[in-house]
Amino acid sequence: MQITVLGSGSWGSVLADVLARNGHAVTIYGRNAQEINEINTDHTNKHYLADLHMDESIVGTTDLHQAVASAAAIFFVIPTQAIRGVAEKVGAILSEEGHRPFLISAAKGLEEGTLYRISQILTQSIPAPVRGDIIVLSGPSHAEDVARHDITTLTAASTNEDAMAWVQWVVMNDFMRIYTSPDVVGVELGGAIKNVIAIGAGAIHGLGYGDNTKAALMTRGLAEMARLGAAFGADPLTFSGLSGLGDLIVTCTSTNSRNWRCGNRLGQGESLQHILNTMGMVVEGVPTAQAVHDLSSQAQVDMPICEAIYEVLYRHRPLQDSIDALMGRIAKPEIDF
Ligand SMILES: NC(=O)C1=CN([C@@H]2O[C@H](COP(=O)(O)OP(=O)(O)OC[C@H]3O[C@@H](n4cnc5c(N)ncnc54)[C@H](O)[C@@H]3O)[C@@H](O)[C@H]2O)C=CC1
Ligand SMILES: O=C(CO)COP(=O)(O)O
Repeated sequence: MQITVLGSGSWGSVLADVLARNGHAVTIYGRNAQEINEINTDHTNKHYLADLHMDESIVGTTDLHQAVASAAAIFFVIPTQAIRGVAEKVGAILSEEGHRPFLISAAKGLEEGTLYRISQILTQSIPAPVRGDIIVLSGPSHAEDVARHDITTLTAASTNEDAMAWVQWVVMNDFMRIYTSPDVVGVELGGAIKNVIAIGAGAIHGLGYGDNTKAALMTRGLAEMARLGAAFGADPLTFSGLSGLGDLIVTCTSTNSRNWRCGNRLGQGESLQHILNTMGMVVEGVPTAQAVHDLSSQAQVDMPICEAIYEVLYRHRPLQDSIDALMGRIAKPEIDF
């Protein structure tokens, strides 16, 4: 099975490695020639994953046409804000070649401005005759842990059962277990919003708050995710699954999380701009905080924690002031759908 992974960063490199070790012919596409050269010659990608030795059968390329022209499946593993641009080029190449691969989104976020989920971006950018089934792959899966074959579980969501079964077939092995879900909206919203909450989890840690506060933030953050999801037709139970609660746990509690680390540094007093300039990897929760702010305002869904994080990131509101305001809100029942 010829599989292409678009994105040669942390997650793209590890997914490519898993797929290659599962016996598939894998091409990885990246925009950085030096990185691709390192993958082809040394079978490493040290900027992102110091200890990963990638399967030597993986072919790296900076040529998008070469990468997608004969792929039976294309994994999108680039930052959300870059997906539309790449997907439009992929759509043009597939139209030229006239074939229709599976399209898998392994990224997590919402597009700023349009507020679209990634499956929506792919639907809009790739013409119907060459658009294979879209599958969303999401769940608790830090690249660093998958790289050392830590046991990892993910959810594959699609409206097509055969497409989900196909993803199970290509990704599953003795350390990767894939469950399926028909709830594409819920799986995508969970994966996107948990990154915003994880910035908050890092921030309270950086400020010196303890485990009670972290549990409060995660649990009430989960309620916000489910509330927004329900407004867009998602099953609230999806948020108790791997792509919701599962990913929220891993992202809010692991120092591997770039979102958590961004929040932690904010809590310690660094400026957002400096953090983003020096992270060297994507922090998806930052643009997604803006999108969640816009989406929840439009849908009139109350998301006070996400809103507080948005105000810290985009309105320069001091963190402590935001926390005090959250704690000063009117008393409420816990279940408030
Ligand atoms: N790192 C992780 O543990 C996981 C990441 N994800 C998601 O996967 C997506 C990608 O994240 P990472 O690989 O971690 O990011 P990263 O920051 O490690 O790497 C991003 C890669 O995308 C490339 N890129 C950016 N714009 C591009 C463009 N226009 N064309 C081609 N390549 C482009 C960069 O050069 C870089 O190679 C994000 O949405 C993230 O939330 C999902 C699960 C786990
Ligand atoms: O989605 C992830 C783990 O499941 C990665 O989270 P970060 O982008 O915060 O590192």
